[in-house]
Amino acid sequence: YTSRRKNPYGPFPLPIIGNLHQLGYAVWKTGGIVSGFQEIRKRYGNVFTLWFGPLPTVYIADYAVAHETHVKRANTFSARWAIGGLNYIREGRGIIGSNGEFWREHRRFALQTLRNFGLGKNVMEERIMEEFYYRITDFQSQNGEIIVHAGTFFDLLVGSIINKLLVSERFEKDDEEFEKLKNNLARAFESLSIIDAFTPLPLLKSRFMAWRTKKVFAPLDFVLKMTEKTVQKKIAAVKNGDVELDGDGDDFVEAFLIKMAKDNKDGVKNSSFTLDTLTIDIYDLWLAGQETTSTTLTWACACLLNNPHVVRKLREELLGVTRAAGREHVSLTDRTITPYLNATINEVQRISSILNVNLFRVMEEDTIIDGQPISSGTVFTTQLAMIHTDETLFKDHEQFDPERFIDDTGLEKKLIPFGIGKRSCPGESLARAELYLILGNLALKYDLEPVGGQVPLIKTSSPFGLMKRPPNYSVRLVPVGDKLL
Ligand code: HEM
Repeated sequence: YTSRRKNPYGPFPLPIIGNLHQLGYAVWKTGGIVSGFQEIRKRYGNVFTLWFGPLPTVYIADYAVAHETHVKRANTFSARWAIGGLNYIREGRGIIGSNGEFWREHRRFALQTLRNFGLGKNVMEERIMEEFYYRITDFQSQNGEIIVHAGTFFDLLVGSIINKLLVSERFEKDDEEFEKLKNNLARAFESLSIIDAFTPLPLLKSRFMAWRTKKVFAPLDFVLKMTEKTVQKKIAAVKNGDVELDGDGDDFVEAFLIKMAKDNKDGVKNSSFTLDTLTIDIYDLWLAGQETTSTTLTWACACLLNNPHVVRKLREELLGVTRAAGREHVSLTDRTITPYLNATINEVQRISSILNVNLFRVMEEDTIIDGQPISSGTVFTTQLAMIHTDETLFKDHEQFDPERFIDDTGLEKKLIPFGIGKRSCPGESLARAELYLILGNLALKYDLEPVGGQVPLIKTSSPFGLMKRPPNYSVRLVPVGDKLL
């Protein structure tokens, strides 16, 4: 009773199980995690507490409250909560699960390095377009016509873009290691649940939990081993002189090795930039950057297949812009003059809201949220998917309607697929560049046709998972030809 008074209002918890029974019922009744949370919100308001056993967790389901807390009082709301599954492999390293000075240094370094890729001759755009054309040609030459399994196509495309930026390597279609990597990732994402996030690390690592951790974390261990192998290969290439380190470096690993050498030269004591932390940084960037972007693109393609009129409108806008510039492809420099493409990407990110449950943070001091107390040590998160399905902001939220962002230009601010505040996504610039160039150029150059005459519904295959997985489908890309370009 005393603890309940120190945190926002919520359903009455039972000893040992807390609110698991009420949450379980709401999720079962409504058919999904996000709709289950919405059910609880209807009764308890925009900020509510749910007890996971003895642990209170607070959910922010309103944009104005998220802004007031995460932006206006950013320092109070920026610590990551990572005592459970999130730190099973990381153990306080990397960017996603770390805190304090280590987190600040590694996040700043990642942001700076990604920003450098987008400056000057824009390595980011160059590599995205190079991979886009490579992948299209690759699928075309193998099949005669371009029929792609959407998930596989975007996995390979996004995987290769991020790998090129991290270690200057691309994945190939018949690459067995990539196949294994993807299968392991899919297994991990399918079996990872909110309970794993909340089980304390010592318990997760104990033999009592071996039956569970083997299933959930062995695939992630595999991903880590592959990351280690790739990083080692790159280091060997630097050592034997095949790769020369100069300037800011050609990829993330090179930039990191340059930073390590600089810290060493400057006599920095106990620098946090070591070969061990390099591997975990790469693991984090790969894990956070691959599945999220590929999943969003697979959703995007499903939205376009369901709405051919949007493709027509996009093409009209993009033809005008590229013709005026005398170019054959959409470029990042067009972003300010393509309102319809921008609106379409916004709507894709809104309707797909790929995280059913956002990453958790922890309060480091007692404070007030939306007039209610919240105590130090309480775990909380801003539920992005709840904000994106808030009827008061996004009317008819189940409809895919890019025009909503054209009719109301202020709406874009309330769309926060990359999170909000100091822990928001550092890969946002890269992800935005990928979505813009890939979707823009697909819509400009190809008609999208469903294979087998069936258009996939915008329905998730994992309403109870942490991630909202897209439908499984194939698509035919029909070139619109030179007459239009
Ligand atoms: C469409 C694609 C993406 C989406 C929707 C997305 C979304 C998010 C969200 C919601 C968070 C959590 C923010 C919070 O704590 O509130 C996050 C964190 C993070 N993302 Fe992304 N992300 C995407 C792509 C990427 C890419 C391409 C990278 C890297 C290259 C990346 C790296 C990270 C990292 C390292 C974090 C942890 C940040 C921290 O704790 O300080 N993400 N992302």
